[in-house]
Amino acid sequence: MTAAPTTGAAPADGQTEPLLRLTGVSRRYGEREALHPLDLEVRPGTCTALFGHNGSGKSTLLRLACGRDRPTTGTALFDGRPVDEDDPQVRARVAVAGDTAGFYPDLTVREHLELITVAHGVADADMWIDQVLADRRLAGHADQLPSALSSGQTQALQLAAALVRPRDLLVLDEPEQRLDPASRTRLGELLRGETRDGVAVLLATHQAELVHAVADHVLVLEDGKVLAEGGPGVLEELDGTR
Ligand SMILES: Nc1ncnc2c1ncn2[C@@H]1O[C@H](COP(=O)(O)OP(=O)(O)OP(=O)(O)O)[C@@H](O)[C@H]1O
Repeated sequence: MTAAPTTGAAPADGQTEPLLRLTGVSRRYGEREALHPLDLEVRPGTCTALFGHNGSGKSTLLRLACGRDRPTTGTALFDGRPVDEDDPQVRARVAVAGDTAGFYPDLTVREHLELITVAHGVADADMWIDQVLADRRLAGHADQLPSALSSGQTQALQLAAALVRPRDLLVLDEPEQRLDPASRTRLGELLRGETRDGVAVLLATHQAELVHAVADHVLVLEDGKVLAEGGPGVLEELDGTR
């Protein structure tokens, strides 16, 4: 179950205009071309996966997609406007999970989620918080500080923080990391629920199984370039050629 509704700003119809449109975006760090120019579109109700080895450019692309970083060339648009994480529209409609942002050391798990629901004006917040805590197997840890969580529970809290608020675009960086097999299965179910509810999902992952479970479209990156793209089957096609 999705723990909070979409903002209602984007229609839940896969045939609609892309919510996220990256055109010719690249990112250079000094002399290093971390990402060569590429195009990417993500529509409401669909999931796009970025797949590739360590250092292939997945996180770089995610940072451009959620407006946390600016492209060296090209344009990154969210609902037709340059994507910037400080834009109130982007703050309200783009949820990012699995980033490096830390938690407040003196706020409990529940207090973190309460803070987010207040910031986003979520109605019936207590109900949604209880729901997301139960879904992410965190109910027994609601009154603990982040320092008392295991790495898998910390990952679950990052996801919970993105799911307890409204969202039209959900961006996830390797959400399968540190999850046990049962939690990974639930993650797949959760992401399918997100797209059914009309959320546009963009994720980076190392797990082919997750790609097959949730992705409509895959971008395989290698050394900052698009090696292949298409449906999930592109992973096996690539395996056959390597
Ligand atoms: N802030 C930065 N300054 C300099 N180089 C960077 C910076 N961020 C990333 N890079 C470089 O850009 C390349 C792509 O990194 P990126 O983090 O996007 O890869 P990734 O595919 O997400 O890797 P991983 O699977 O290990 O998370 C790497 O070579 C990395 O060293």
